[in-house]
Amino acid sequence: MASSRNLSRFWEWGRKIICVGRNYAEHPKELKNEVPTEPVLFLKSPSAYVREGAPILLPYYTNNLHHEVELGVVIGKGGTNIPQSNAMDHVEGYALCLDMTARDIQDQCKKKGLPWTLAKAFNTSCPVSDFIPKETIQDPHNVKIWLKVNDNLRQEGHTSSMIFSIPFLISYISRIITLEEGDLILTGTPKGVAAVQENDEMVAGIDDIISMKFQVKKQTQ
Ligand SMILES: O=C([O-])CC(=O)C(=O)O
Ligand SMILES: [Mg+2]
Repeated sequence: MASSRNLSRFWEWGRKIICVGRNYAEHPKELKNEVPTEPVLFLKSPSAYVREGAPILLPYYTNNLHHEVELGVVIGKGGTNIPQSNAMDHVEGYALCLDMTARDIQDQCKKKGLPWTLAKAFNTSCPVSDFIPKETIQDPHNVKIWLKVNDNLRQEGHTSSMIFSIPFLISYISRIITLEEGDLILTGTPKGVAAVQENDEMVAGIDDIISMKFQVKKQTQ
């Protein structure tokens, strides 16, 4: 569905980043978390966006920054209580995303029953690729997402393994949080998450449709 404004630079709109956790069964298993029966949701701040050419900054309070490669869905037409049957009409396109996660902080938050904000929503925690128009990906549940660190393959997953489909997620989320033009939904990561260090180089892609490269840098105070 065509939007009234150009979404090709959706990250400049300052809209919501809604993240789905544990959406590939193998990932909660590797972290010894339960495989969910309902989507796990959390948010990132729009200041989490970072684009190729700028570094991903290691937050000063973590010793275990993890990469999570994910397919992002860019919302073109907003809505509340969107039925699954026409959920895909609300999609403008896609983006490859990383859900950078301070895993040590997330573990502490889980133990204390605290929210994940420090672990998930810090500045530069959401690197994004160029916008991918909807027509470029015929079936978003039939692509491979992958990530290499310093040329070593760390993550490779097929979106057919998602527990909750994109139409289901759009419908589910929109009953809780109204979706707006320019919002981004991160659909969860496959297995293989692991730590990155200062100066590591990450290259990630969706099949051979798109790829992006980011370097990790220490935050300078
Ligand atoms: O941090 C986690 O384990 C949850 C998450 O974001 C994911 O599964 O993509
Ligand atoms: Mg994630």
